[in-house]
Amino acid sequence: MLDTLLINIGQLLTMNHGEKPLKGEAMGRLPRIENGAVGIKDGRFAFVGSMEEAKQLKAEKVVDCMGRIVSPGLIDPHTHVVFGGSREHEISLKLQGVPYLEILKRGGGIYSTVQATKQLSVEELKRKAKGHLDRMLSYGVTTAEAKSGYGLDRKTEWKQLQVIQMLQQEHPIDLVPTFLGAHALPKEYEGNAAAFLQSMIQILPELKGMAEFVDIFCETGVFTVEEARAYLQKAKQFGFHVKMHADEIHSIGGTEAAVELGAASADHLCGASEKGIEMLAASDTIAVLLPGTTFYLNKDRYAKARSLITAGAAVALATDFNPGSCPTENIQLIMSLALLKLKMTPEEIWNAVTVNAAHAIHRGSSAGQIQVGRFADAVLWDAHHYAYIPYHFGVNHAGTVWKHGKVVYQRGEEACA
Ligand SMILES: O=C(O)CC1=NCN=C1
Ligand SMILES: [Zn+2]
Repeated sequence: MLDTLLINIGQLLTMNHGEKPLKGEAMGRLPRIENGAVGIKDGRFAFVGSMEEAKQLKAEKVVDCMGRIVSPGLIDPHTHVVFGGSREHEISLKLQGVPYLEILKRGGGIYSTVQATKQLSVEELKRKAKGHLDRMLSYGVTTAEAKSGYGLDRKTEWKQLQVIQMLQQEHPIDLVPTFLGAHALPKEYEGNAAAFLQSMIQILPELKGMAEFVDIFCETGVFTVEEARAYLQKAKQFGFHVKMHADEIHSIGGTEAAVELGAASADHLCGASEKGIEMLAASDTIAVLLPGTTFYLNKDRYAKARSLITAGAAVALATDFNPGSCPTENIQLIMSLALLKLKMTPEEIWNAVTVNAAHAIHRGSSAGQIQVGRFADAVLWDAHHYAYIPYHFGVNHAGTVWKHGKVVYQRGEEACA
């Protein structure tokens, strides 16, 4: 007897591609079962197949999906979800055309969030982050990366990672922690990036078990490629996997360095060079694209998704949710921006927010696919075709979200009988 049986699924997006990230043209394939059914038992998928094959199955609870689509729970592999305060007070500067990096240089931006984060207790930070995670869950996200980076000192970076660890226990979304202490150079270290990065390296040993990845903001006016390379080399020596905010605003060769370091992912890539794109295509580093940030920073130069996919790279999508350069938890909006601005196809987009997004945070073998034996993380959508989600933008299409087989979000009345 199953616990739950989902029937009459118009399109069951299993994403059953095997155990590797999808590269190049493989991203254009979307394994699915028309008129499918999914059985859940003890928190895991116990049956995945057609209605014909499911005829004899019995369950405590049957959900008639009435021809709608079911997908794996979505993965958001790049978020700055733990932070204090907000930055709407900077909107007037944005409207005057003051660039993001200039606001940072003037002591705003990341620095203003650092101040706000330092003022919150662990409990206050946790409560605030929980609200953001609840919203991500409502959009269909069941696994997400969560970065620190709003402390730039041992005490506050630790506090953020502690909040992430507590939320991993208390919130349905599975969180993957990243240490981003190298997010910006504190004013007290002005002109001495090496000393600051050394101070971050010194705390790495005590962060084992608190963070899986180490990340750095490699950008003009923040940390150079050489500083980033040396810093992440050290992080690898301490046993961390690495990621990089690379070529987000300026093309300074961060992409190449990330690939040379064997980074799990290189993120942003708006300014990735042709060489960087080729290196990504020939590597295991996932290209994580964040079109919401390009949109919100009012930039014209989006990451070259078509060149990346044509070259054979593995592309993932993420919100980059943060209070400054992308204040939205809405992964479905990112799917629409990927369609409209990155020119990705619906099939590529769905693979980029499931299978490849999972691999970008080393969860490819446990998240992003509907497969017998895996945890039952799934979304029932108020749509009958998978292209409808990126096509109909700006609204929430998630009807019901399951995490480990339990309903963790339901919009209004039951989306289906
Ligand atoms: O501005 C922020 O708070 C987040 C960010 N880090 C690097 N780019 C954006
Ligand atoms: Zn970011």
